[in-house]
Amino acid sequence: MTHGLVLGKFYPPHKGHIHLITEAKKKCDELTVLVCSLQREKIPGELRFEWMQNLFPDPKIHLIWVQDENPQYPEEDPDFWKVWRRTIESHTKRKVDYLFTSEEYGDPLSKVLGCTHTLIDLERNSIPISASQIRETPLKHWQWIPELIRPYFVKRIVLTGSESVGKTSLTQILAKHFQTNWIPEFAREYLESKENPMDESDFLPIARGHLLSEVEAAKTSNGILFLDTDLLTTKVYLERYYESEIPWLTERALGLKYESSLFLDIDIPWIQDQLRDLGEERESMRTRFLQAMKEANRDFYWIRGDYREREKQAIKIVKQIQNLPMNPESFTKELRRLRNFE
Ligand SMILES: NC(=O)c1ccc[n+]([C@@H]2O[C@H](COP(=O)([O-])OP(=O)(O)OC[C@H]3O[C@@H](n4cnc5c(N)ncnc54)[C@H](O)[C@@H]3O)[C@@H](O)[C@H]2O)c1
Repeated sequence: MTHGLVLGKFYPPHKGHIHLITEAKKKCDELTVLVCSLQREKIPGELRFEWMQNLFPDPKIHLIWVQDENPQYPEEDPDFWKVWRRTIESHTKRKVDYLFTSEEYGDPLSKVLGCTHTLIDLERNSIPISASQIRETPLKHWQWIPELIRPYFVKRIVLTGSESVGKTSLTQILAKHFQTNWIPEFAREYLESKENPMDESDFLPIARGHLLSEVEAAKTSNGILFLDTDLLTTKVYLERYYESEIPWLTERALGLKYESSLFLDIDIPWIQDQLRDLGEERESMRTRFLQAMKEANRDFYWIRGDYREREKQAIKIVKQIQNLPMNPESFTKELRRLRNFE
């Protein structure tokens, strides 16, 4: 029975890692994969380990989370190789026969472990990607991010503002321009299909429906997800119509984080439709929205001018957002809890 070893940070796991592990598994009976994380890293080790468990459910692949705060390069510590041997031996149940890497350090490491080194793809020709490239500009390297972890890297852009400022049409235009998906305002869909007039009890199902559609849409997004409003808007309307609040909603309206918000101003004509009734309150509604943004501690971009001008401004902003690095906030336990649909 041959025993192979792969070690990595998987910060984050990508398709190159999947290639390495798949190839390694073909060459041995049992494979141990050590997921090594450090406290200071921006994606928590616990989450990386959970992702790896989901990516490799094979019972012959043993995943082990290593939290030793070891030196990272030989020049950092004269005992570097001894330290790593100790870590590896204390986290593997059996003697390692083969070490699989795509690294030059595979040779010296296999020597101290007393095993054979099998180099898989030093030049990374098969899957030309590194984890640092993904951290730097995830959207540019979307194809190499495993599908199940993509939602964590999606850049969510919310369009906010009072009634009749062009949110829905701008959201659709942006989604089309950037060839990605968007979610409509759930309240509209919900209320249009309701026979009786809206009442206070509608707000919780609206909020839950909106969040659920955000979570679902992030799974198939190609990197940017446009949201026609979010729970902050639901919170503002609940206050305006009923002077009321729902703790579940408030916690998420204020706690959920988005890559960016576009705040649409009221400098275009108000258009009546069957769900709108606040045409006389445009100024005061804008003030309520601005207060809510402040309360939620959200930065935003103003979007003003006629429809064409709004479109131009928004596209320019989104192009900048596309090139941003990963956002460490997306990986916090708190955000995962708020987005988790129990
Ligand atoms: N630098 C050294 O000399 C050295 C020596 C021993 C241990 N370590 C430690 O080992 C741990 C893991 O190291 P890491 O930085 O290599 O982890 P990593 O997550 O970057 O990579 C894990 C493995 O996947 C391989 N890989 C990455 N991209 C690939 C691709 N596109 N195609 C095929 N294979 C690909 C890597 O070569 C490596 O073998 C770290 O904590 C590190 O400090 C480092």
